[in-house]
Amino acid sequence: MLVLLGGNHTNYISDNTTSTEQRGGEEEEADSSLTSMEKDFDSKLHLQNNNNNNNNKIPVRAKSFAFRAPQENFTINDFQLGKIYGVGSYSKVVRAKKKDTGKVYALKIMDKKFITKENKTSYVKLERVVLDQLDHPGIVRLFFTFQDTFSLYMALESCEGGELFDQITRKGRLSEDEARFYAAEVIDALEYIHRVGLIHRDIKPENLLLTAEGHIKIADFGSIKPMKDSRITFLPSLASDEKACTFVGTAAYVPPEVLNSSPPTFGNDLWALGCTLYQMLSGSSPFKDASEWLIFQKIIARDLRFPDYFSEAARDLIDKLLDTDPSKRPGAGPDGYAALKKHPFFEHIDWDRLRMISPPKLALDPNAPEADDVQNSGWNLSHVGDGLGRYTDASSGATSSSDCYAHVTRLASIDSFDSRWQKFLDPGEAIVMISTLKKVNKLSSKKVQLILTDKPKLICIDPAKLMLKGNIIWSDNPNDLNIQVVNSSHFKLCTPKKVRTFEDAKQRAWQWKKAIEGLQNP
Ligand SMILES: Nc1ncnc2c1ncn2[C@@H]1O[C@H](COP(=O)(O)OP(=O)(O)OP(=O)(O)O)[C@@H](O)[C@H]1O
Repeated sequence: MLVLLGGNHTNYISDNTTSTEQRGGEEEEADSSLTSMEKDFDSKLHLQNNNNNNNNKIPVRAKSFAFRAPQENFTINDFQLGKIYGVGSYSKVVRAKKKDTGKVYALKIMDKKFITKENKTSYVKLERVVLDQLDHPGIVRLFFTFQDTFSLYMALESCEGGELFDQITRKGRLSEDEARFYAAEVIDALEYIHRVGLIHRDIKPENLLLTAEGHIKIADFGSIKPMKDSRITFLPSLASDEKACTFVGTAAYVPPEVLNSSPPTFGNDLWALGCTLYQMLSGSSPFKDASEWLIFQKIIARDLRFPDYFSEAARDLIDKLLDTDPSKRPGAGPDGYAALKKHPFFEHIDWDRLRMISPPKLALDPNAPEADDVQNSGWNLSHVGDGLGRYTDASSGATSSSDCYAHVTRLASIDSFDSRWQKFLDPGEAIVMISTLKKVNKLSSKKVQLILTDKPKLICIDPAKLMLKGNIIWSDNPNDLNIQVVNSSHFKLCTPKKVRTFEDAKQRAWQWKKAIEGLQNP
């Protein structure tokens, strides 16, 4: 997720250098943020008309309200933890089976101290409050929350089919029938989201999850923006939260009007839908380049090219969704979603029976650990929970240089907004490029975080354990450090003693080459 804003980072820097006692205070702040929010909600608002307020399942803004997903007194020991589904910028999501009921959830685990330090409290609260009120088969459901001294937990509907992004990567690209099905399910859920007065603001293949059968569920509601007449109930402090005014999203899917600081509209999500459909059909996003800045230039210039194999209908739909005027995008005009649904690309889609249609066959990951396989998931209980140790200590070893952090914010790719990596840097050292990659060995592959800094330094981190896995000895001499691009998603780092092969699902192999060679020949 991309968040471009000024002040918060400066605040963060001073947080980063606080004493242990002060940090204890922050923990309490995070601790109280959700608890007080829930208490606030419960005390200010009473359960009213909860059974009969939504015939068509659209929440009605009511004076009285209570959380549908309760805050439980569970502990992490009530769950059997399985594989890690993914790591977000401020959370880990793990498959968790409730021991007494056998029910499986995707448990989103957030470190309180980290959330406070990173100013992510508003994201967490927003996601909690919004997910609680949304009720649509195409949206990930929140069942309950709980917390302990160190962590906040959200028990989400488990999407065992993984991300749409992985389907695109594994299949190379999707057929028009496959893309049509997924796009239709996204549109169905997006129509609901817009009808209740929310803009998602981070629609992309990574946030479109799949059930075990292969149906779409939209996830990640930390960036949503409520419109004035939203039917979702917000706490006053949330509705006017400063985050609502910040620039959020992901570089490649950001519409031009957002780059021009126009206020958010539903059209923002329709642009991102157009980019996502393009990516499904071609294997990569329509606006790509070596840096975010260059991507933004392409978006502003609407530098859009279609591969020959796109059908006329697909080309026309994407072209219309990527209209520079957000109000002209189908779905944003006066006849609402009808314009989008009746586009020739969706000619044979039965919109009323979408969820009854058999989804495309999922391409499975041959290296994936078994769902309940804790051993090979990189997970262990010492990562979470009261008295069990911490999985994140963003403060330890973190640089104290405010210049450094500002520098990181400017230079690095989106991931480096995450200060977990700061502890691997020296004071004043800045990240130039960072990606979650697969390090491919002969018989297996392992997820690593590859970080290139301006020192220059190239290191591999285990992103689950937050441990240094390797330091690739830097040399300006290409005979001693050489990067060979195999294709857009694979590259080799060659040193005299070792050749390491990496797979970048986001196809940034050429970007890695450019970044490394740029530092070898400044
Ligand atoms: N309900 C779920 N079921 C299965 N996997 C999930 C679920 N929710 C999230 N995930 C996986 O966990 C990963 C991390 O999710 P999370 O919501 O913490 O962050 P994110 O949306 O990826 O990142 P960010 O917070 O940086 O936007 C996701 O990319 C996704 O692959």
